[in-house]
Amino acid sequence: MATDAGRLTTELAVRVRDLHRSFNADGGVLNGLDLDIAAGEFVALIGRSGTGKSTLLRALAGLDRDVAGHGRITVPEQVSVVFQDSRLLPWKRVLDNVTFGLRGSDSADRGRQALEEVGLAGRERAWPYQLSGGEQQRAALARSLVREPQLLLADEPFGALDALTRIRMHALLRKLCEAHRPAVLLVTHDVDEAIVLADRVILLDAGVVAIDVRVELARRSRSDAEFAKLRTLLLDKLGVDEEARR
Ligand SMILES: Nc1ncnc2c1ncn2[C@@H]1O[C@H](COP(=O)(O)OP(=O)(O)OP(=O)(O)O)[C@@H](O)[C@H]1O
Repeated sequence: MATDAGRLTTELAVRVRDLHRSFNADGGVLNGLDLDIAAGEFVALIGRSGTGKSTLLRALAGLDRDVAGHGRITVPEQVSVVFQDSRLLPWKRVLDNVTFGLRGSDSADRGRQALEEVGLAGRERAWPYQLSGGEQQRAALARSLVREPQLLLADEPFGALDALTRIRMHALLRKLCEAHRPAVLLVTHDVDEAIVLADRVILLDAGVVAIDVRVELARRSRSDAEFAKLRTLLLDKLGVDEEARR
């Protein structure tokens, strides 16, 4: 974090202090977690299954009412969430899904523009079932970004997509983030996806941040030596053995 004579110069989008969360008496899922995300910063969150990634995301999204009193969480006013499934309303057309709950006489125009940005121009009147999985996630991104969130929370948004569609979605998400500059917290199981997309990768273990690395790669290419180094560091910590790394 940039500091100037001890003064915080970077505006924060997320500030979490000493966050605890448990679901039973066996022990905590989150155990005193601290996390800062700067405005406009793209953070990928990885960790073994069951380490509390979704629990943290739900807490930040305000979806976990019981987390109150278990730590301090500060998030911006405008927060959008995307999940692995698009959660489009099946009885509403694509444009109406994107503008659902928006106020203002220009909401349809804003919705159309968002659909154009995600490559769905011309599909405004389609029903969700008429879209492919990738297109549904594009619509979900449009629905999130039309609200101009200061924070975008994404829980495995590309987890159900095929490899080629994922690569296209990576390019799209980076483009959208460069245009709109929300802070992003992206939960992913895919270490390569984390390195390709994020400014910073955080690895959660035992309910706290175990690794917090900045991604400083000029080219985000898998053939880059720095890419390989970072990948090895993260896979080692995740306990993925050599054989499984191809
Ligand atoms: N509402 C709940 N009630 C009871 N236990 C829960 C609840 N939500 C999460 N848990 C438990 O908390 C732990 C962490 O779950 P969480 O979904 O946050 O993990 P995760 O890191 O996102 O896992 P995955 O990578 O598999 O999605 C798990 O053991 C899970 O069973």
